[in-house]
Amino acid sequence: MDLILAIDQGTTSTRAIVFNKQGEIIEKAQEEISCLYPKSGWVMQDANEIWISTLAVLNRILLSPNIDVNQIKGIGIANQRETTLLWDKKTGRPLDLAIVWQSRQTESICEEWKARGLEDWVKSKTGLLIDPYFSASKIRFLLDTIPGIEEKVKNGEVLFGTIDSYLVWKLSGGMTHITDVTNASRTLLFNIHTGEWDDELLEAFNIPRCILPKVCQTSEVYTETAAHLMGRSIPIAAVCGDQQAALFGQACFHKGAVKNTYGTGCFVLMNTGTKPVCSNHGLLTTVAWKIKGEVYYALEGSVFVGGSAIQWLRDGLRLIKHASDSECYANRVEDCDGVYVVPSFVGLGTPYWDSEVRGGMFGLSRGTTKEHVIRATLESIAYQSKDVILAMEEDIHQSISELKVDGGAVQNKFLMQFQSDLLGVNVLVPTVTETTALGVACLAGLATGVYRHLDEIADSVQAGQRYFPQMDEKRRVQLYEGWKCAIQAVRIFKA
Ligand SMILES: Nc1ncnc2c1ncn2[C@@H]1O[C@H](COP(=O)(O)OP(=O)(O)O)[C@@H](O)[C@H]1O
Ligand SMILES: O=P(O)(O)OC[C@H](O)CO
Repeated sequence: MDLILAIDQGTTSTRAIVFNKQGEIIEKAQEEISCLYPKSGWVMQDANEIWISTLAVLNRILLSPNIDVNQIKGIGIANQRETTLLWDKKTGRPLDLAIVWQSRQTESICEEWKARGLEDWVKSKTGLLIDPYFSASKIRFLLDTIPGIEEKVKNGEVLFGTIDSYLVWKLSGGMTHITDVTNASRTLLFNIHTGEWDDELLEAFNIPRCILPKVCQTSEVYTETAAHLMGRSIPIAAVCGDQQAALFGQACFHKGAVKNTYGTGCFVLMNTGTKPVCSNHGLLTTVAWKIKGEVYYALEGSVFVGGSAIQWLRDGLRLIKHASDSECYANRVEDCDGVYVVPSFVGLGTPYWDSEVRGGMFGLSRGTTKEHVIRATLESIAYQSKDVILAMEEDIHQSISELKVDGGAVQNKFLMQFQSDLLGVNVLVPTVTETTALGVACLAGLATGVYRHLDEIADSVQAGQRYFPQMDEKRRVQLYEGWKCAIQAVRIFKA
């Protein structure tokens, strides 16, 4: 039996999942990882913890009686994107904490770049906006703040990577420093038209080329794992940003196909085919994948706080013990009784791109209960996704008739029904909701000969639960108008 191992390194957890050729899960291991919030708006992670969690899940897989390591044909790595790390080339040790994609700590660097009038020029090359979300300002921040870094860079001792690069480096025993086009396209340093690092951008942002990884395709054998890690060397055969991997895992292979992933954030991606499409409504143009020399592009809307709003209910407000408890509380009340929660804890992404806002809670009365707050927080995930989908519809001049969904929070039936009600479209959950892992496993399967054609992969993606809209139009409009007022309010109130 041919097996493929996927590593899905997300913001909330690291997973290792083994699939068979039919896309069925044979074994799975997962470890939650922590985020650090040293200052308001800052979000950081310890790359050592990420690596240790990766080793832990791999070990659990190897110890499983269901797994014969000799059957694993290849490994695919999907990762939280943009999260930025510098490490020491000799020792492999991180030179500082990793700056997580959600972090706003590089706001002033971005303001300075915007003041130089670079925005349109940068967008034309990268498909992105100048925003702390992307890696370039995070690299600049690390180069500006790590003591003695300039000398180390001059001596060729420093490497930059997003989490994919770091994991490939560690898994290959420090032999291979690569990334793929999907991850490169999130750095603000990559020209999506030429498919290469852009020297003019590197010069404008003052980032040395020598620290960057080699950019590869999304599906190809780059290297092998060091033999001691898993008992034998296994080809690393795919690397893909997690949101693009989910697009692939939903079999959105054709122009116009759309999905929304509800993880730490929410990310709506539409396949736009082999030509990049430029947005006028705050969406990003990004690389969907590069396979056998052919590049596909996507339009993307990014919501910075999705499932992490539920973690805030759990860890910040301590209103629930487990993320899944939120569903039961939400169902205990008929509605939010006019309460809106806007969880813009790290600014707002698509379509607002406002990094200075903070979160807000509105419409409170003496009768407001914990249940209302929990329900309003869940609903905020659906409202933010609707904001993004409306922007996408305006860009493509057509409506999205159904929504494929995946990610940790799709287990929440209340949220999925509310999303369907709010959009007025069917919401489709696949049978295997580990879509990101499935996507990157399929990409690795293509590179190792497990699959020959995309059709074989499409067959393994089965529709599972469907949600149908049940809310009347008047109520849908009324609720969404309330949300827009709440958004306006957080944008007016700036601490
Ligand atoms: N039943 C649930 N209801 C609401 N949110 C949930 C539920 N289960 C998980 N989540 C949220 O989903 C997120 C984890 O999803 P996941 O896809 O694993 O994220 P990531 O890929 O970012 O690590 C967490 O932020 C968690 O709060
Ligand atoms: O951790 P996730 O799954 O929400 O994904 C994070 C994104 O890749 C950030 O761009």
